[in-house]
Amino acid sequence: MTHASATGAYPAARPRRNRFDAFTRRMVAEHALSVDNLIWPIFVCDGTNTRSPVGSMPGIDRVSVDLLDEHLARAVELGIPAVAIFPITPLDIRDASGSEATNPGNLICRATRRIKEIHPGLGIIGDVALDPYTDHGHDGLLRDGYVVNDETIEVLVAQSLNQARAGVDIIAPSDMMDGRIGAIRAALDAEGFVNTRIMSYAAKYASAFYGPFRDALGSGGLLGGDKKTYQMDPANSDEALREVALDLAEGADMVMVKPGMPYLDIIRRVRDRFAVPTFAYQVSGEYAMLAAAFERGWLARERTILESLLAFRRAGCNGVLTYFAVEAAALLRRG
Ligand SMILES: NCC(=O)CCC(=O)O
Ligand SMILES: [Mg+2]
Repeated sequence: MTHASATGAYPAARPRRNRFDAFTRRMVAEHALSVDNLIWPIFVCDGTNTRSPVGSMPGIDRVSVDLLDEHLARAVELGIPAVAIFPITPLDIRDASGSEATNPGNLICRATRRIKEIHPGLGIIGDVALDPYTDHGHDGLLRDGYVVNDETIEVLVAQSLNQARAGVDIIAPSDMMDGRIGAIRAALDAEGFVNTRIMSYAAKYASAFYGPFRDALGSGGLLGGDKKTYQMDPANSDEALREVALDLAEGADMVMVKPGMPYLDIIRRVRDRFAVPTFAYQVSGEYAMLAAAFERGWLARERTILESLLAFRRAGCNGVLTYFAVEAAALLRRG
């Protein structure tokens, strides 16, 4: 095809040339999404042969440990590198100090042992924070209505060791207490878990986008108030860099920004400043927004899922925790 410009009045530099056909677009693409970038958060519940849908997250189920085999089969077959386990602790087991977090027979530990039997090559990320276990829904211990930092860290350390002993590969503290990464690292090393990695939720914001997750865990109704005294203010960006710097200095191997899509600017700043393995969590509210629009036919499901995840790669992420992980992996394989 020829496109003559008789007058020369048109620009010589035409960015559109590199978009002219598919092979050229592939040649000049700066970023790509692969299955290696997808981490799948899963909800594990008590009981046997139990599967229950999360109302505000269409397509997402809570499953009992005995169903993990079939639940994970497709993810493993598609090559998803790791899952992040979140437990649904029955209300009668929750208490003010979140003591179930340190029970060697708790859901995360049982799920981990089961997954290591059936899929030993699948990475396991264990969430460390007390909110799935407390009867008040906060991530730490409450004293006069305030989440106390240093006493909470003692429990988080015990929780981390409990998970490492069960076989969790990557400890992921999501609590936002100051100094917990250093304390957890020291305790893991002292017990010989020198290769147990830490993925720090370093810049976790006090966000409204976690609503459906709290439905999934059953902790939404428990939480009186908010988490603004420990999670970050959405107004802040420089502060995220200070948080990340501290966690890296304390021994974090990987850092996370959360939520994801509304915080791509934070991801880019973290990546530029630190050049360390950086992850983001495309959280439940982001999932719910997209799922609702797909149900209404307002957004095209497949293209939108892949675009939303590619955006994280462009922003500087190594990987994304996403409830779309299995579906996206299948789409990528199909090409
Ligand atoms: N600590 C894990 C979460 O808070 C998950 C949030 C979400 O998916 O909304
Ligand atoms: Mg911090």
